Amino acid sequence: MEKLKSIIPDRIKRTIEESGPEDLPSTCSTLLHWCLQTPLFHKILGELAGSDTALCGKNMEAALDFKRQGNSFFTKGDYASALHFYSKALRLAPIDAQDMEKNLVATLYVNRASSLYKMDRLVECLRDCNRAIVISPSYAKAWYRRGVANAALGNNHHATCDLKISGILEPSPSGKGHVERELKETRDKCRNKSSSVVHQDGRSQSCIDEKPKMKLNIVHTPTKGRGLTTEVDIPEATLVHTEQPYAMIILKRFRDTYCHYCFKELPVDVNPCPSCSIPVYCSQDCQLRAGGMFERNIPKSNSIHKSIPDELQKHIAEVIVTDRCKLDDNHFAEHRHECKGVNWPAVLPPDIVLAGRILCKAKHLADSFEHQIALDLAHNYAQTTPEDKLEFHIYAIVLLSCLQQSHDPKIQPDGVLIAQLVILISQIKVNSMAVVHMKSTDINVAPGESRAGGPSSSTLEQIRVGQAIYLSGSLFNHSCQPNVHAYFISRTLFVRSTKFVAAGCTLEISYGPQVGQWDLKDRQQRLHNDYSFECQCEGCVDLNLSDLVLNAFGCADRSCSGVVLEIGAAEYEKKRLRALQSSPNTSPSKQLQQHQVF
Ligand SMILES: C[S@@+](CC[C@H](N)C(=O)[O-])C[C@H]1O[C@@H](n2cnc3c(N)ncnc32)[C@H](O)[C@@H]1O
Repeated sequence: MEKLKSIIPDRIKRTIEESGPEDLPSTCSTLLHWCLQTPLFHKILGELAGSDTALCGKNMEAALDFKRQGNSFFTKGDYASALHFYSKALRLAPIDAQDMEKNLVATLYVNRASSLYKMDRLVECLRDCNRAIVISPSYAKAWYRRGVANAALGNNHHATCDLKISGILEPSPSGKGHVERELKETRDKCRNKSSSVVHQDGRSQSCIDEKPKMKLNIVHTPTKGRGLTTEVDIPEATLVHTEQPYAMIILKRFRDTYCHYCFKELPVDVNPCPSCSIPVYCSQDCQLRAGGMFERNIPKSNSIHKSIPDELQKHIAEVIVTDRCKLDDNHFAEHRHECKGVNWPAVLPPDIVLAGRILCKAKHLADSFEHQIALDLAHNYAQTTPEDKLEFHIYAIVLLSCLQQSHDPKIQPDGVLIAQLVILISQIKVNSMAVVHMKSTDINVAPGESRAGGPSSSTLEQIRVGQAIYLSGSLFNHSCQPNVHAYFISRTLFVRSTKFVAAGCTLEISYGPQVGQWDLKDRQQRLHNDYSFECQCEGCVDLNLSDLVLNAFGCADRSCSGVVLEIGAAEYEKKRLRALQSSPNTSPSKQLQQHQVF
């Protein structure tokens, strides 16, 4: 992309770098025209969206190779390494591939289930058995492994059903004998113990049902544009807002460790996308919600084996059906348009792939691209740096061309559509939220689990896992002295007050920098670089002691409570103080005595 940027003629670069939002249709069509006549652009497009260079697709040979490595570690008793290689193989195995007359993916799930069983990860083992059964309901080994895992968990009734089914489906006499022995053992245990069912999910569901009890109003402020308030007083620690994202994307460095849909840490039994090799999910549920190109048919349980009695057919049907989630008609599967094994979703920066998700969702909801991708969000295109303007133009053209080539030939990149996308990209820069999750670094806690009483705060670390657009959440303005705090549980945004907020006051989160943690100049610089605005919050407009203290040391005269500032900082603060004293709006309580400060 840098190479392409470097050969754009200077006159086109200049008009783009000096453009305002009103010039966009013309600057976009000029750049598009130039791109279409430039061989390097077509070469880049071929690499990003062409099927012959696709590296993100499934790969049977590589999957078989990883499977062999997994088998070799299993035989040696190194079950953790076996699990690792089976997971790698699952990511690459084509969903309908056959290996030794069996479905390769189902075989890999059963092999991984066996490793999990050996590692005493019984709940995960059960989940892998279910995945194998959904793909191949007549797979005797999957029922057998499910049976022994259920027996070990004390789910005796389920174990008996599983093993009976396995015994009927098992073709070899020695295999049948093996299953019979296991079944007898389970029956004996059943006689001695009462049965209890361990839930197969096995992962605690976070309590995210709390709903805010107040309505937020949009108000227009003179210095910050739109903002949010309420008509009631808000006590400290009150939930003021919750919201699901319009679109969301995982950051590249967390692709192998966090679920690409719900952003939770991945369990050991990861679920890969059935149709390409990039996304991995924590569960079947998340994988189905994110969506791939592949649509699975639900197998009919009574088509499996004629001699299976009715009560076992019912058991099979239950196993197959509990594995699927219900999606409502309006649900947008955000990975679907990216799932062709082509390279662009893996290679382009996350905010550009996020723009693609927004674009496709807008089309999904409105069934047309035109005039629909304009979200009602602030953008600062006019204040954007010249380099960013050029970059937004190039990425908008590249993204639309990739979508046209790999997803929908009906998409016609033209000046107007590209201009909308440029604005959307600059809206993402200004409005997207960094999705931060807390990670326990306590080595005794397995991923996705928490210790009784929760890990101590000293072992918690903030991880920026993804980026998301929340349509209402993006109306919260920034303050370096915020009164509300935003946090995330899975995909849901929660906003909670951090102090008492009187009715009518604007609710403001911190976009990052805060008084007391960052010095004034650094805060302003950061906000300017990341969001292209000059901060007008109270913490920046009024003088506050902690800004001074961060850059100061105590006066040598013990009787003086003042502080000494480095000369540059002192001049800067003096200027601010003079501006403040001449401003009629300054609250007297905020004015500091000059002799005290300097
Ligand atoms: C996420 S949006 C917030 C909603 C926005 N005010 C609107 O009208 O849609 C971020 C933009 O709001 C404005 N903004 C937010 N906080 C601000 C602040 N403390 N000082 C100045 N402008 C601010 C800036 O234009 C910034 O780019």
